[in-house]
Amino acid sequence: MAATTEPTVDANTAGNAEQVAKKKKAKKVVADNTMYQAIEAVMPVVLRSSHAKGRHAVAARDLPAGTLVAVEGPVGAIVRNQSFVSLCHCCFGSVPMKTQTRPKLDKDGKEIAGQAERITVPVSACDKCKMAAYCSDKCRADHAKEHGVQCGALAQCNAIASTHNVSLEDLRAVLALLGRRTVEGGGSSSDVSSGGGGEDDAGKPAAFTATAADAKSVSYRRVLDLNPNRHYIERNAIKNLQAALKDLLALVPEASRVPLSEAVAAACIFSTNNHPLVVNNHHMLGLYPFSALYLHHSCRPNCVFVGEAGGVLCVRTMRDVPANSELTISYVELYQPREQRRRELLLTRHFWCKCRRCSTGLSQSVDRVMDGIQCSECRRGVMIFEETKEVQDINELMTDISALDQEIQGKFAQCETCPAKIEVTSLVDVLKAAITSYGAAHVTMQQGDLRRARLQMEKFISDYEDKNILHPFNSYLVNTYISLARVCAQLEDPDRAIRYTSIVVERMQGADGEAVPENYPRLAEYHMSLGDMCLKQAKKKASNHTPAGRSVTRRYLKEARTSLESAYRARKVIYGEESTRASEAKKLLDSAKHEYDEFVKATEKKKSKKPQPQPAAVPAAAPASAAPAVSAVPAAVAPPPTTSA
Ligand SMILES: C[S@@+](CC[C@H](N)C(=O)[O-])C[C@H]1O[C@@H](n2cnc3c(N)ncnc32)[C@H](O)[C@@H]1O
Repeated sequence: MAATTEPTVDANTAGNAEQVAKKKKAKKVVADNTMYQAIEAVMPVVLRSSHAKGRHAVAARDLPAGTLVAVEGPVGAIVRNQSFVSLCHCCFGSVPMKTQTRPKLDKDGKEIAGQAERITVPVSACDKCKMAAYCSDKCRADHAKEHGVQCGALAQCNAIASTHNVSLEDLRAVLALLGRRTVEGGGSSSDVSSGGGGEDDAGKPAAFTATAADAKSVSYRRVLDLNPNRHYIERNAIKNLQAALKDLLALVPEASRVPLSEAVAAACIFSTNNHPLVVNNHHMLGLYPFSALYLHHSCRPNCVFVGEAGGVLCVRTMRDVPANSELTISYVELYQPREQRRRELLLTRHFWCKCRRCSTGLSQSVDRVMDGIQCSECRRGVMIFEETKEVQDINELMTDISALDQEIQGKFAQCETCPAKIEVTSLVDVLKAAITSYGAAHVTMQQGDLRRARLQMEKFISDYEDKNILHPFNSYLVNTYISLARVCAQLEDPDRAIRYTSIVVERMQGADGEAVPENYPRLAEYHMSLGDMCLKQAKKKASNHTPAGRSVTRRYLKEARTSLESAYRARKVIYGEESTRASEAKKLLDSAKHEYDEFVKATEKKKSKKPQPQPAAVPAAAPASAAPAVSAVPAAVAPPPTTSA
């Protein structure tokens, strides 16, 4: 179904009798909302269900940006691989570490007599598997029953995942769901396959949690309501999953096992519907049934979700949302070309995106510039190739990539501003060459050769941006600036890091907010780091009392203030006014304001002591050698494209 931000029309308000009759008939088969109706009492949302969209949620009234529309605990959640020992497997809080002395081991894992080593370990962990980490012994005890289901299998997950070529996290997710089902008193598998984990809450509406405290009250039975989108999962992947889960179930206590088909369904449901959260800078994945069922994906979303303590999912509006508009979130990074977003959604979420942004003709959408190649004749417009074919069968996509190449043979792309045409295959060749050199620079960066990576990236920009080959908003260029900023910061060249970050911010904000929303989390982070870097540089440069030095300091302070104002505004909307992230931004902003006021005062004091200088004696801008202009954009940058809403 398509997800749009249009107001939803209620079935009963429609026109003639025939239509009403049709809709009444249709009502028999659309899913009802009774299970989740409780949310309407605590959140400003109305639940709807229609043929076109299935279950979805709309704004109950006009909602200003930053309004909380859902707070939900996970029915099953896992700590992600990279945070495995940093996040508590019970409460998803941070795990304090302690140091311990243990006998030193040789390369075969045998103790070396008389030798010891000091290691850092979580304050509490399962005594048996030694894998599950906890923030306290209390959490370990609270999790004992749930973990008991997983304990024997957890250590084998890695081996099973690599033997059968499946995702380790998918296996751990199934274990977590089985743990939850067992704790809830999950009965025999026939109870489960008829719709739920335990008999105690059969038919009871899903508890909707309005606070983090009772977030854990969502039942396992809600998991099986979710769409596995199995038809979009490659056949081989399903076969591998079946083999892996068969091995895994054999390691689970018998009373907690479910039939293989249910375990496969649970794995598909988890990978299709999970929400990745970052809690205290650590990563987890959770299954949040209400949000997974009611909040569709849109590449121009009006809501954003974030993780809070306890693995609680909070969804807030990220812009003003009129009453009756559908509430949507994004499951993918938005500053990507349309095809890339769609393929990512297909591979990870198992659906072909039909949101309004993806369904709008390319020439009318900001997406035309996301992987835009400039016209080689007029150098003003990008080349447009409108055709995008919906991928109907993921199996075909995986087995016959060459079919895509064949489809573009003999087809032409047209310049958006002049009559020039070019064969799509030539366009693809340009893009492939760009991707190759982009990839090479990034491999160098990953290998840690930062100086060479910087040279390669700067060459990429001079080859593809300065020569007007790629559109300035092309995501490969913007991603290169992002990496360049990071590399320059690591090479302790803050002036350049600032310059590149300000280009990133400028490009992401370009296109009138059509590429990413104003209060987009990643954009907020670039604003924050730009503000932080500018403030630090301004403080460093403050000792330079030459006119040029003062001009640079002033400019950095101004940029710090503007960037931090944006970061603060966005963080309040995304994380809530009272959040630590919002107060962090506010603190830095106050400090930038203070520095700026002090700077202005000191400058004025100086001026009043001296006779007024002739205006011509003060250079208008710092020479490039002293420091780059903070918001300077390379000369070759074309004017931002005009966008259609
Ligand atoms: C939010 S649930 C929808 C549940 C559905 N409303 C129901 O009543 O069963 C998420 C699923 O909706 C579909 N979906 C969400 N956003 C979509 C989009 N932008 N384009 C196409 N399908 C989408 C996908 O199948 C996805 O797995």
